[in-house]
Amino acid sequence: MNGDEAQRSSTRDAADDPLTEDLERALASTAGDGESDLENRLRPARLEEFIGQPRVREQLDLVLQGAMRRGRPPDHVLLSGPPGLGKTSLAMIIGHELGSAVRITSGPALERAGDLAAMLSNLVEGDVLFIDEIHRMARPAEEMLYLAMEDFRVDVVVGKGPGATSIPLDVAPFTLVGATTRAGALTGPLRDRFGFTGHMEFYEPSDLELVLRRSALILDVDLRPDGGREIAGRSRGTPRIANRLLRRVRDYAEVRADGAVTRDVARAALAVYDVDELGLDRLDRAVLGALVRSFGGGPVGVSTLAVAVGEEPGTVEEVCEPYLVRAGMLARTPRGRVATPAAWRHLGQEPPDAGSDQRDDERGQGTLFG
Ligand SMILES: Nc1ncnc2c1ncn2[C@@H]1O[C@H](COP(=O)(O)OP(=O)(O)OP(=O)(O)O)[C@@H](O)[C@H]1O
Repeated sequence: MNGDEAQRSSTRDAADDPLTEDLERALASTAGDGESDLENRLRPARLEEFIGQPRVREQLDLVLQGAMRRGRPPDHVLLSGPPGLGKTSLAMIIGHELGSAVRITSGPALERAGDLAAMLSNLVEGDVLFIDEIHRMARPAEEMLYLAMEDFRVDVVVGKGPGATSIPLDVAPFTLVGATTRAGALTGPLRDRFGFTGHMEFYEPSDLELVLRRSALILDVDLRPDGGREIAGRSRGTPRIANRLLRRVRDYAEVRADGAVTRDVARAALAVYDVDELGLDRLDRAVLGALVRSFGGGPVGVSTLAVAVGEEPGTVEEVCEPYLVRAGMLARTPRGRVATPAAWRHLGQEPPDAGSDQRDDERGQGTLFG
C-alpha cells in the first residue's frame, strides 16, 4: 500500500439501484488493468454498499452518525479479522462517510517515531489516518501514537544523549483507523485507546454471491446465478478471494467457453487453479497434508508445520489457519495444531480412531458456515 497516499472522498446522492451506481462510479474511476487497480475499482465506497458484516456495519454507522451529530471526529476505530474481509475498504468508507481525507500507511512502514511524527504533523482537522497491519508498528512509533491518540499532541525528541530535548507538537484532531489480522498481538495500552473495535467475520456464501454479482457488473462479466453460487462456495468466506476467483473463471470462460460463467465453467476453471470444492487451495491442502501424513494428525507447533510446507509461520497462522479452523479441519490446542477427522476424510484418508472421533467430526463439520 502506498505510504503517503491520500484520498479525498466525494459525496454522492443516495442511489436508486446501488449496483448500477457502483458500475458508474467504477467506470469513472481511473482505468488500469493491474490486479491491485482492479481491487480498488471493486471497493465499495459507502457503508450502504458494503455487503455483509451486519454487526460491524450497524455499530460503525452509530459511531459515525453520533460523531457527525456532535460535529467532532469519531473515536479511534480498530478493525480486526483475517485478510481480505474488507478492513481497508471500511477505512476508506469511514473517510467517505465523514467527507474527510484518508491518509494511508502501514505498521511496517513506521519503523521510527520520526516516520509517524511526519505523518501526524501533516494531518488536518478531521482527517482519517489509516494504519494497516498496526500490530507490526515499531515500539517507539507506537509509544508516540499513544499520546497522539489521547491528547492530539506528540513529543518529538531532538538530538541524542544528555543534550537531547523533547519538543511538544500539537496534532490536528483526527480519527485513527487501525487494521490488524492479529488483535491479540496488540499491546494493551494501544488496544485500550481505541473507542470502537469491529471484529470482521468470514462471509456467508449468500453474501459472497452478492459481492460477486456486484463485481461482475463492474467488470462486465456474464455471471450466471449458478456460476456465482459455485464461486461463492469456494471463496473461503472472503470477498478478496471471491473477486480473484471471478477474474480467473472469467479468463477460462472467455478462452475455453463462450464467455458465460456458469456452474460447469466455474468448476472446470477452479479445477485448473487447484481450488477444491471447499475452497481450499494448494497451501491449505499442503498444511493439512503435512499435519496428517508427516505428523500423524498432530499436535504439532505452527513453526514446525510451516517449515514442513516451506512457508513463513505468519502466513500459515494468519492466512491458512483461520479458515481451516472455521471449516472444521484444524483445531488449535495448547499442545499444537491438530487435524480433525473431517480433515483426514477431506484428504481421502480414514481418521485413526474413527469411532471415538465421530462426535468431534460432526462438531467440526458443523462449524462450516454455521
Ligand atoms: N463487504 C464487501 N462488499 C463488497 N466488496 C468487498 C467487501 N469487503 C471486501 N470487498 C472487496 O474485497 C477486496 C479486499 O478488501 P480489502 O482490501 O478491504 O480487505 P482487507 O481486509 O483490508 O484485506 P487486507 O487486510 O489483506 O488488506 C476489495 O477489492 C473489496 O472490493
